[in-house]
Amino acid sequence: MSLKRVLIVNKMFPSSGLELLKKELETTVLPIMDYEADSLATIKAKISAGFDGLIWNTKHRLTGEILDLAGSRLKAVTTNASGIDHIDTDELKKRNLPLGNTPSVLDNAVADIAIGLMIGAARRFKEGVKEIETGEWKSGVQWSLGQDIANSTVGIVGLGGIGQAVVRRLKGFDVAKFIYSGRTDKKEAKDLGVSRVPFPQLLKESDFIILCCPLTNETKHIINADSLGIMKKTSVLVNIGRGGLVDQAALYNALKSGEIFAAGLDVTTPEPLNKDDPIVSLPNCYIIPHMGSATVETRNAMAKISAENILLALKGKPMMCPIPL
Ligand SMILES: O=CC(=O)O
Repeated sequence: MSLKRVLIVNKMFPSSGLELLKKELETTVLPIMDYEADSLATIKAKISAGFDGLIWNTKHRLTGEILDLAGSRLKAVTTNASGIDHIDTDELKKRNLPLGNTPSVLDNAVADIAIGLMIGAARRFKEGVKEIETGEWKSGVQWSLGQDIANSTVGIVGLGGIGQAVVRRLKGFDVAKFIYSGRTDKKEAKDLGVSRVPFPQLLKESDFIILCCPLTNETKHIINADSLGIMKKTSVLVNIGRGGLVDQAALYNALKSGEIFAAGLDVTTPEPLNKDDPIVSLPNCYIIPHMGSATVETRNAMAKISAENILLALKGKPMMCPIPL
């Protein structure tokens, strides 16, 4: 009997997951990266060859058109990511296709990056590094004064696994008060010492705002001209969720005019961000290229879950990390 077939979209899929898949399935790794101009066309051309499982390890949107190209042989789909905002879940549901993702195992790595961005933005790393690189170190002047984390109020937007890991890390930083906003009360909040407040209150009171929520219709542009207008002039915004949580043009204006102090971004719109994008030129916007989960251990753990999601679903069992559709 011939083996079932799985298509892995992205040539960098870690071998930890690939080896698991190879034990039971015929694997095809598409040799593409998202930033290559013809990557989407390559996916569309290849997917119609007939696969039982699909590991969608790309930021391209998984649409009804692509699922049609995949045809009725396809029985299981997983992202190799925690976020599912690039998946047209209605189209999967219509076709009765199960979807999995790789949550939780990346919480610590992403939370580390949030802390890095907080410090980097609040303490003006970008300007400092530039001085070194250009040989213009202005020793002794006061240009570099930043904002303290000690005695601050930290507002977490979305107290899920990542938001909780951020709070746990900040416990050693002498933060005065932790608050969070979100759709529901989180049972972990009490033990962590975080109080739930309405979003406008979080905007008004926080010295640091950390966006840790998924991108949905409700959270799109949750940070916009109005919300930036409520924030403190000294506040620092950190985004480790998705670029679409922020109206980037409004953020540019707020940073340029000094309406807020600084921002640290792991995620932007679009990705990759063009080096000529106006926001890149701002000294108070510290941007890194979506590296939240980028550690060896974390990416290996994610790939193993992706592999298990597909292996289980192709045996008719529930995925290790299923998304209810
Ligand atoms: O951004 C990373 C992820 O969603 O896994």
